[in-house]
Amino acid sequence: MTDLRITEIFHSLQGEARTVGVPTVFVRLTGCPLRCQYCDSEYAFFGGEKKSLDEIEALVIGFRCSHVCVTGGEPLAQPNCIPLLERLCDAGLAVSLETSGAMDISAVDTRVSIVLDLKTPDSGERDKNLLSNIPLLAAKDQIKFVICSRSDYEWARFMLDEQQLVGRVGDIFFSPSYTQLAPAELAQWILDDRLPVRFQMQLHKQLWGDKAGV
Ligand SMILES: C[S@@+](CC[C@H](N)C(=O)[O-])C[C@H]1O[C@@H](n2cnc3c(N)ncnc32)[C@H](O)[C@@H]1O
Ligand SMILES: Nc1nc2[nH]cc(C(=O)O)c2c(=O)[nH]1
Ligand code: SF4
Ligand SMILES: [Mg+2]
Repeated sequence: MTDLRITEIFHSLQGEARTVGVPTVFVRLTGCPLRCQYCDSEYAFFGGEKKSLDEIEALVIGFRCSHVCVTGGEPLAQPNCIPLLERLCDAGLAVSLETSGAMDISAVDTRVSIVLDLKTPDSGERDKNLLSNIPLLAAKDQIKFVICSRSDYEWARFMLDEQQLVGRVGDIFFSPSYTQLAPAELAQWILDDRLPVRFQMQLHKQLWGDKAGV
């Protein structure tokens, strides 16, 4: 009943968002209703193994690590993601959730730091953004834009203003789509425009390349 379909559980350095560099356990849930053209986790679209909440909690705790990141696939596409997040918080862990923002976040435990990825036009999935999620975000949460091109950058800059994102969440990240946009170009645009955002590159790919389990 309280099973989830899991692609992988592994221990690594957090490669994205606020706690980058911090040792973290990753729980990658299987399945995603989106198909972002750049997705680096397509291996999580299908397959996986069913595990109970008890099993997942025991595996996570076994790593003896204070931080856990629930990701996917799209974790919120499995309804049992909600009790899983609550369990991990109750276990005293610092919990973050990577989500596309295409699913309603209102039932997510308030102790979780939500990393909401607002899908850009070049992702191919902009129409899936559920903008009703934005007013539900708070200082504990984070917003990410994965930028593929100059036009994506201009769209993200427009969204900062239109959706009044600055001040709504603790951190806003602009991250280049891996191999699709030269990181230094994005860095320069942010500097030129004096944007109040954090530039970020995926640390784990710099360390270990583009592969599963890291
Ligand atoms: C694999 S997704 C899983 C969580 C959720 N489905 C989402 O999209 O946020 C985790 C994060 O990796 C980012 N990502 C995936 N492929 C990427 C790439 N090629 N370059 C940069 N970020 C990427 C996604 O945009 C998302 O922010
Ligand atoms: N090291 C590492 N950090 C990450 N942060 C978010 C990830 C994700 O795939 O959601 C991720 C990942 O796949 N690996
Ligand atoms: S929403 Fe996340 S997991 Fe799904 S295709 Fe996009 S990047 Fe990949
Ligand atoms: Mg990843």
